[in-house]
Amino acid sequence: MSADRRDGFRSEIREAGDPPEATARVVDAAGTEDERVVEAALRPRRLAEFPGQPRVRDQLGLVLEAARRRGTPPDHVLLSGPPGLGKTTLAMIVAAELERPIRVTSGPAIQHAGDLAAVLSSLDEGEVLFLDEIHRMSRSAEEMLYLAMEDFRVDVVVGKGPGATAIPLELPPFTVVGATTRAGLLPAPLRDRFGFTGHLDFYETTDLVTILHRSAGLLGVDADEPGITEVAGRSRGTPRIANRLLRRVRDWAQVHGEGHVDHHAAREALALFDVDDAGLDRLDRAVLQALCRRFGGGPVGLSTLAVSVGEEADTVETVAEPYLVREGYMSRTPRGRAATARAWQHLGLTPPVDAPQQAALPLADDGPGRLEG
Ligand SMILES: Nc1ncnc2c1ncn2[C@@H]1O[C@H](COP(=O)(O)OP(=O)(O)OP(=O)(O)O)[C@@H](O)[C@H]1O
Repeated sequence: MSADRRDGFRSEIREAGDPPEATARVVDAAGTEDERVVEAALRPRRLAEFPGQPRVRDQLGLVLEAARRRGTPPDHVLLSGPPGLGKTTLAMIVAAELERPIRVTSGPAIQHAGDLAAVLSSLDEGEVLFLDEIHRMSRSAEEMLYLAMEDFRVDVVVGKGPGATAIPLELPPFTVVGATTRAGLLPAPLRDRFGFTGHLDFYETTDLVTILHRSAGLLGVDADEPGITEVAGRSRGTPRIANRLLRRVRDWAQVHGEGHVDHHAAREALALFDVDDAGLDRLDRAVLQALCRRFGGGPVGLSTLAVSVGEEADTVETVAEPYLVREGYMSRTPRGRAATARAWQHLGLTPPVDAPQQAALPLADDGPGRLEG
């Protein structure tokens, strides 16, 4: 994620000359460095403790149990889906269920085939290799990985130019768990090496309630059902956001009360952090406001829309748009972005009688695509 997305947004519709505003976004589904420790403490350790994603959980449970009974490593596992839904957590669970160690690395850390060869050649039998952001590995490393996944072998190239020789190196059987937010970006030969693919979807509010009760217990937060439910309903179907909002509500409750997270504390704290009833923040609302108020509901080009909210087109497209489209506030049409009836309703505005009805196009893959500039 770019520093721009992680560090700050100027997320209100502003008039020219207004000073830029830099605040971290509390509903950003991407994790931050600071959150790593608390996130690690909140991860469920075993499949039976993992709420939500029933299909993936049951399928993965079957694959792991069968491998355990056979006494062989399971097929390689690919986990795809938006950030913050539990891919890393599930990778850790795979290793825990197999009672094997896990080695953690990521696509951006493996820029050369040699980096991957070093990791692969040090794996023990049955070890789990977690490759986060696997779609960001270099092409040469990807090619080495195909071979390693299929034949448990790597060819280590020694020397350069015409004198270079490939020395085959046998590897003990191991299991790759790959995670990606953009499964569509993986080349087919790599995708095909995964015997099991699980796609994680946004969580139901009831599952987030379960997750939040568990997190509150682990964090020692005294929270009641209405408080938890309020937080869950504004968490955009994402456990990472739910856990973060819970921590902010806890902060509010500690400063303004006895530390009890109830409905009132949740509403006050989330209002302070600009998260509305639907989980939309200022950037989301600014985009909808611009679409409805300035462009009569659209369609309008992405760049024009972005300029009107004082943001980069990329920020609008990758940060605000996926959730707004998924939740039916906005549609992507061949002629640009358009507000839906739900957007007008959410803003408490009446659409013009001649507002064009735009058919929504699905997002390509599980991430944003670009239809126009
Ligand atoms: N099903 C779940 N139950 C409880 N907590 C969960 C669940 N899924 C995710 N979480 C929590 O949400 C946080 C983020 O999860 P995780 O790091 O596994 O997401 P991710 O999909 O790997 O994200 P990214 O794509 O950014 O790497 C962690 O604190 C984790 O404990």
